[in-house]
Amino acid sequence: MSKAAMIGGGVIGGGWTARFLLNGWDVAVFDPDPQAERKIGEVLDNARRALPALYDRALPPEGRLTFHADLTEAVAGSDWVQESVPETLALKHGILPAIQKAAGPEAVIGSSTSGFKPSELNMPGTRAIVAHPFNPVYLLPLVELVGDPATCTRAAGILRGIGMYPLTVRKEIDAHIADRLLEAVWREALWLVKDGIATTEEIDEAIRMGFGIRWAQMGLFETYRIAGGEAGMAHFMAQFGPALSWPWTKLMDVPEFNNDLVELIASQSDAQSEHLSIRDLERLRDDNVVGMIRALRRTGSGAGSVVRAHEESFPRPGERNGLPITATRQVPVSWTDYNGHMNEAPYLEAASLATDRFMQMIGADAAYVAGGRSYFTVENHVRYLDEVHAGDRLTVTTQVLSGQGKRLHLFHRLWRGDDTLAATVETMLIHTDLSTRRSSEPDPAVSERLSAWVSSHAGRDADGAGRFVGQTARRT
Ligand SMILES: NC(=O)C1=CN([C@@H]2O[C@H](COP(=O)(O)OP(=O)(O)OC[C@H]3O[C@@H](n4cnc5c(N)ncnc54)[C@H](O)[C@@H]3O)[C@@H](O)[C@H]2O)C=CC1
Ligand SMILES: C[N+](C)(C)CC(=O)CC(=O)[O-]
Repeated sequence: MSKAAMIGGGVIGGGWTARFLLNGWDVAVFDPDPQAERKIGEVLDNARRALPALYDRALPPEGRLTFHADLTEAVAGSDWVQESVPETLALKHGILPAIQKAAGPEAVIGSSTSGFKPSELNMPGTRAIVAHPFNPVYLLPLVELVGDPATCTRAAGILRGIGMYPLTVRKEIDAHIADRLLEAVWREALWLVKDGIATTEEIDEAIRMGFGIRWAQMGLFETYRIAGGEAGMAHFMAQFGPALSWPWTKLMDVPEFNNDLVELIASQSDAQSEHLSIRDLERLRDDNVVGMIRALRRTGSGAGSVVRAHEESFPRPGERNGLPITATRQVPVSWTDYNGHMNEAPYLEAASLATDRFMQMIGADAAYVAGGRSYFTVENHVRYLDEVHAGDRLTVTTQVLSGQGKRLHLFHRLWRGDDTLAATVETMLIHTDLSTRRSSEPDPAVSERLSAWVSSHAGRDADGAGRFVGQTARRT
């Protein structure tokens, strides 16, 4: 079991804790704040609700979370130590030598710093790299890595293993890459409010109703390429380049950061969002981010491609009661309904994931489909046997009832947790030629694999199979 130590468990340390823990790492936290355990507990509640919803397969079992009053004890035996104390160089200089002393020689020591360079952070003898994440750390994949190349390479491998996207910055600069961009926008926004041009709410609308949506899927340059029309990027540059020297922006000019400015921004922000607590806002943000990343999964764009690649790396589960496990899933809140339990359609979605997996197992995979052959589902019968709730782990097993010729008859069992049969889904599929859209015989290699499953499941009980709607219910 891998272990991570979190030094500082505030907004960012709490997010890192959730990211590692929910990916199966043990996490030890050191934070002198007496409220740290409560705060991290609340962040974890939100993370447990959000992160599994990105995946079509269950994440590994959670690691063990411990809190320590002593930094050395928290760091001991860790493979990764993440410093996330407030953004004050003196504070970081006080902490990093202590981490260095307690950490093993192989441990990656990362700093969450938003702006300091490794050459500023490190004291003689310390070897931290910058590992700068984005809030919420448990959902957003980006981590900017800056520092010793060999350590950054090792760190990148670990981060990919917990579903993140390491971006190694070629050269250390103040504020890395993304915070440079963010700060430019923030500085302009502060000017617009200070000058009475726009309120905080109007600025947020200007972002979220327009370019904010574009940026999640194509970033800046690809978006502008399209904006150049058929003439492309060169035309875009020629058209809008001259504006850069017009007085559109005040980029290098910083509004005086005094109490008046803070009060102006804070009061407008309160008027905009005070009706929701921070945790409510976090949940709203998380639900939206999950929805967007899931949309990006479909096209393999941006953060969606990271989630897909991470999911592909999960080990395949084995068997249950002698049947192959074809799907595992943690039930997301979006699968539940007004009755407070899983709605009817997701039972079928889970079964459909199992069918897709079984197709792969017999060789009717993406390449087979690209070659013009596939199976079409022609009938499903779902029996809802027990309630399932958000956060429950579902495990689906698949039994082949028959599989001769064009017809394939499957029986999925959906298990809640370890031992409750929550549903069965009986599925009939017909092998199809995708060019004629008519039934056809499967390839011999697929038929052969299928026959092996038919033989191995022959004679097994399938209580509930063949049941029709309205038949007197009987528990299996
Ligand atoms: N908040 C944000 O949006 C982002 C912040 N960061 C960076 O992450 C770091 C932490 O920032 P936040 O989490 O926002 O701050 P925060 O104020 O929410 O949390 C800092 C935590 O450090 C703890 N702490 C203070 N002194 C400590 C010590 N000596 N030992 C252990 N813990 C100590 C505090 O009790 C607090 O819980 C900063 O370097 C910041 O630049 C990076 C990305 C985004
Ligand atoms: C405002 N900030 C500089 C702390 C922001 C970051 O560092 C990254 C983020 O999550 O926006």
